[in-house]
Amino acid sequence: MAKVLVSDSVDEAGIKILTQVAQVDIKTGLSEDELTAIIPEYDALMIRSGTKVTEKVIQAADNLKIIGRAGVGVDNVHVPSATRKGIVVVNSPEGNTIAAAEHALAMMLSLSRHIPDANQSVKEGKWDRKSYIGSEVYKKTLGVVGLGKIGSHVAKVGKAMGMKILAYDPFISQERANQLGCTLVDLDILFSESDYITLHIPKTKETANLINAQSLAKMKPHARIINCARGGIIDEDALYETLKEGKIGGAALDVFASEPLGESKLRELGNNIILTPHLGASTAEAQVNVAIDVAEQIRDVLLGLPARSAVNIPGLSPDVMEKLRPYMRLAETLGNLVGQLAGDRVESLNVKLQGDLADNSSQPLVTASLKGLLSKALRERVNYVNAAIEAKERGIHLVETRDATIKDYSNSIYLEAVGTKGTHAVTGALLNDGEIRITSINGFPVNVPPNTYMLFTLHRDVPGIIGKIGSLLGNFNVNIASMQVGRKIVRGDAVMVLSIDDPLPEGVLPEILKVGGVTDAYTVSL
Ligand SMILES: NC(=O)c1ccc[n+]([C@@H]2O[C@H](COP(=O)([O-])OP(=O)(O)OC[C@H]3O[C@@H](n4cnc5c(N)ncnc54)[C@H](O)[C@@H]3O)[C@@H](O)[C@H]2O)c1
Ligand SMILES: O=C(O)CC[C@@H](O)C(=O)O
Repeated sequence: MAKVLVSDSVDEAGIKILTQVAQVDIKTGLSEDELTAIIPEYDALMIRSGTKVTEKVIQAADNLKIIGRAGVGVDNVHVPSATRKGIVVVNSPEGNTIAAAEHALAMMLSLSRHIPDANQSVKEGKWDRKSYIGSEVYKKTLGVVGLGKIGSHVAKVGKAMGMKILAYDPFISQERANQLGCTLVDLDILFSESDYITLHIPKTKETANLINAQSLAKMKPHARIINCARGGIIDEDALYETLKEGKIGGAALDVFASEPLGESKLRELGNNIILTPHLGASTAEAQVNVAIDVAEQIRDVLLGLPARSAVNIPGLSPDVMEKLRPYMRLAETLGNLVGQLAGDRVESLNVKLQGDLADNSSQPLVTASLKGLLSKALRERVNYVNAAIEAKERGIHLVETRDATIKDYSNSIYLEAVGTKGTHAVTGALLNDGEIRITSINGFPVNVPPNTYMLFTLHRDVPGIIGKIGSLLGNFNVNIASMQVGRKIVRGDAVMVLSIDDPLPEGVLPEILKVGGVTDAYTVSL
């Protein structure tokens, strides 16, 4: 039975799903060394933001197939190492959207009405109403940095509260901003014109310290900034100085450059800062949503099915997946075949998607072809996650072409590879019943199903040659299951495709090559 390690606290609803298919161990609070020591035992790892899945952990994870992040941000997972190792990384892109958006809005209202401090003062026995005069958000300007799922919800609610919404997101269309009633502006304008600024962008190389002393200096003196996205997007030292000098109205932070927040000058600030311990996703509803979402994906991957929200392989809608699944098998089989024909050190692969496959949704077929091509060298180490990266690292030049006009079969795939045995090309298609057919070899038309053991010869189309090869195989006790010859012109060059019941015994291939008229011979196992 597969084994799943759950190393952060996740909702029971997720655990229940995992136990349908696996032994589930819950071990939280592990150090990097402790996690590294036990990870080789596990097929899947389920985490929240607490566990750091470092390169070292991934290096040791010899059986791991999937890392499931019960939440959005995967910045606590070393995704490039996971990809290289063929480990799928999945998240729950929407399960906590509302929770995080509502936390940002709660922070905004808490700042505007001094709720944390007023609460504290009442609990201390005071009845001080003068110190906590607030300000309304109605008719104020809210600047939303990142108009994705969370930012959009914040914008909608802000709009409903009567706020004017400015947004900065270089990857969002004007049309989407219009739909949300937001004005798209550049970051400088957003900072200088907003009364409240809220961040909803991922932490990346580009966004690290995006908000720094210069941006903070552009804010209005009473303006407030909220970060419920990721620590490290705001330069904490610059924020501390800005708040200490009273240059802006306040800040509310749910996330920090280093978590858990250790000793920090931010804790020393007064009532112009609100700090929460990364609670954005901490609602009962969100925790159930993300746990179910990620557990279902782990279950599916352990059962050999695709994951719907993989961050390191292209996400496919169920409809597209349904259409492509049989063709993935075809592409992989053809990749494997052309790889074996082309020999070692394949230097290029040309993938041509033909007929109805010639649209962009068929991109995963290119990955499947590469996976098939590399399977001889890498065996089970290559998968849909790392095939492209492995091919690139091996210097395989990939050419993708699409031709909707080729309709010999309504959908077909043509692969051409160049390796130590020269240039070879194969085409394949699916029959109506979903059966794979190899429909050409090196341009010679054939119509054969793939077989575990196959023999291909290139020869002159002259009388007697097929008989000679047949009796030679008989002498070596090789049983022929089927045989087909493909030729373009009578008595020209031809290809013979034989399906055989067992692997070709050693020494047969050189004998076949000695038969007069045979120019080349290949044995392949699919
Ligand atoms: N505090 C929490 O507990 C909590 C909970 C959930 C999500 N989050 C964090 O919130 C953030 C947003 O999540 P989401 O689900 O809305 O993600 P999303 O992918 O839907 O949206 C992110 C948006 O940021 C934009 N963006 C990317 N780079 C940008 C840049 N350099 N400048 C401006 N915009 C940029 C993208 O175009 C996208 O529209 C993530 O960092 C996520 O990890 C935090
Ligand atoms: O796991 C959590 O509680 C935080 C999740 C949140 O930061 C996210 O990116 O989804």
